[in-house]
Amino acid sequence: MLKVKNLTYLHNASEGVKNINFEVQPGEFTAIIGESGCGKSTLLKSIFGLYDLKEGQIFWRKDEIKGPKYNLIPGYEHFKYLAQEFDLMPYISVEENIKKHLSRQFPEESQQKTDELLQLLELKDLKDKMVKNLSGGQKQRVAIGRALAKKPQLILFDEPFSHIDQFKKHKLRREIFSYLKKENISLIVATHDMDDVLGFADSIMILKNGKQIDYRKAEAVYTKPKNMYCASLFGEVNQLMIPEIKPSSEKTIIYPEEIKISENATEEADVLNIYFKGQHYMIIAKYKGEEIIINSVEKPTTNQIKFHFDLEKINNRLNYKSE
Ligand SMILES: Nc1ncnc2c1ncn2[C@@H]1O[C@H](COP(=O)(O)OP(=O)(O)OP(=O)(O)O)[C@@H](O)[C@H]1O
Repeated sequence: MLKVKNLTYLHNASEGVKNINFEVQPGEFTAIIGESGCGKSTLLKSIFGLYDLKEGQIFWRKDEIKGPKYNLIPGYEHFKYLAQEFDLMPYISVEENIKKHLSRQFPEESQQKTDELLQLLELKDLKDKMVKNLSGGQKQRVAIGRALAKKPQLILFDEPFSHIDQFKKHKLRREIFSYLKKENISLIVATHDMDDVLGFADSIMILKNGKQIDYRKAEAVYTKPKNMYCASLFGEVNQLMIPEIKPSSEKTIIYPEEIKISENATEEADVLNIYFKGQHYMIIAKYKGEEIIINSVEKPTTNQIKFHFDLEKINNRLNYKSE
């Protein structure tokens, strides 16, 4: 189990990560999200042992993970860190890049593991190609293969699918994440892509300016976001005064799918823009002087729409209790 206690690492007077606390169980998947520059990569690198902490401690089981001051080769042996800039061996083949990290003493097992990873990452047809001649997305898949070759106990992924096209990404992501679960490998992933998070992450940590803003079970973080910053990380969101929900002047966070267009509704808004999003239309409308965002399966046919807030859905969400 990983235990991060009060971790603080600063690159300079203010930039870095401050007072981070969390735990990751074997096989658990934690996502670290937040705006660009909030400290996600710094946190991953600190956990891997690439930095000497200013304060705090990191433990994997009974081992304390220390920085470069204490280690000849920085990086903890049971972890794998997949950086944004994956460093592969450019002049050897895809297959050799993966196999290089496996034991030469057991060539049969090494070959079997390499074949398994080439299959998982859809790299079989590229196995003999020199890495320098691969595309960015192909290199990223080789880097994932290399990280998984010698089974780590914890893997730290920094934007693992950022170079991989949409066409391959969805299936690949499902397969890699189920492979990690099956092998009971813990995962911490830093990402901007909510498809890496929702549906896969057990827990989510939200960072802002290097500080831990939220850390709860994934469903709780989405269902009861702490503030607009947290909610906005999952997509477009509204913040509106709805007296039926909160009688005070306090605003409520409303997801666009919690507003329903209907002929018989009493609320009215003027349509400003409609965006076709495939499964639904995203409608930007003016309501009581403010812009609101509504997701609707039906495309509005008039410039003025009638709608209601789905109070039952919103109340259910706000009354959500995590286990
Ligand atoms: N080696 C460094 N020296 C000085 N400042 C740094 C260094 N690395 C990162 N920083 C700064 O620390 C802050 C956090 O950077 P970090 O790379 O951890 O953010 P991030 O959340 O991973 O960003 P992104 O999502 O854009 O990858 C940023 O303000 C960045 O400019």
